[in-house]
Amino acid sequence: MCNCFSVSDGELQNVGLGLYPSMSLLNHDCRPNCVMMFSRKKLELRAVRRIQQHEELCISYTDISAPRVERRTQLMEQFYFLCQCQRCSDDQNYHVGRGAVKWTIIRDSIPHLESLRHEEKWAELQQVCQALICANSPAVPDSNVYMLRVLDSLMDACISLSQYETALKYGTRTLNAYVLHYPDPHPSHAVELLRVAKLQHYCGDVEQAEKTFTQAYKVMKVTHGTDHPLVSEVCRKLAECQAECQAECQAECQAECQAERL
Ligand SMILES: C[S@@+](CC[C@H](N)C(=O)[O-])C[C@H]1O[C@@H](n2cnc3c(N)ncnc32)[C@H](O)[C@@H]1O
Repeated sequence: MCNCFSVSDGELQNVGLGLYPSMSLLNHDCRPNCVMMFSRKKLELRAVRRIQQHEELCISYTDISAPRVERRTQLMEQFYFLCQCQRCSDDQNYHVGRGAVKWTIIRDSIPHLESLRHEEKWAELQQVCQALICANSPAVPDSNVYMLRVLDSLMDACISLSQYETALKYGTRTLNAYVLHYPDPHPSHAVELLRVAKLQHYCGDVEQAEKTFTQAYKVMKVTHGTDHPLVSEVCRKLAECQAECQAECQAECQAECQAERL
């Protein structure tokens, strides 16, 4: 690592760090303190946690939810280095958990799921995912990273097949796992919360949708920034939910008053 960026002007917290002269000079870390995000036509570097003066700014070149062996293999193959970041040194096996025999079956089926998704064979993807979940859950927990990928693929398939209630059932199961695999604010977590919140709203659970949109907003204002179009969408949906909840509340009050008068 010859070049690196660091913060030279005090601590930064949850701010857009702006456009660096050359973002391609940023090094990798499996628990990065920054993310890169397109906001309209601008590529922004955003801090995802407090950064101390002179601390190096890092992004992740790989999917941080992947287990260490996968991350390291990809980094070696694509960027020719063995990652020795703090996280790689003290990684726990929480990505996969126990029940190795079971989860390896799921892991080995991921490339097939990805090709079905790529070819938009939604009915087949749904069938394969449901069979995998039926055969392996709860022995393999939802927090297992491969189970999480199956749940996500199944949610995609159900949405594409317009089966929104079923999509919500599986989407809800992913949320705790996202918190585990993305301990800092992360764009993937933000988008997952938004997807689940939209499903909750569509399926009529307005109160829960309001909570999930709020969670999405909290993550997204860090990862995307308040000027980002997706954040405007979350704010719009949140306002819709709040108005619907208020209207529902008023209707209930009116009904109660009427009942008392009778
Ligand atoms: C996009 S460049 C990053 C900037 C590079 N450090 C430089 O000085 O030009 C990617 C290369 O930086 C090196 N690199 C980035 N992160 C690293 C890390 N965590 N450990 C070791 N080498 C790393 C690898 O050689 C990788 O192929």
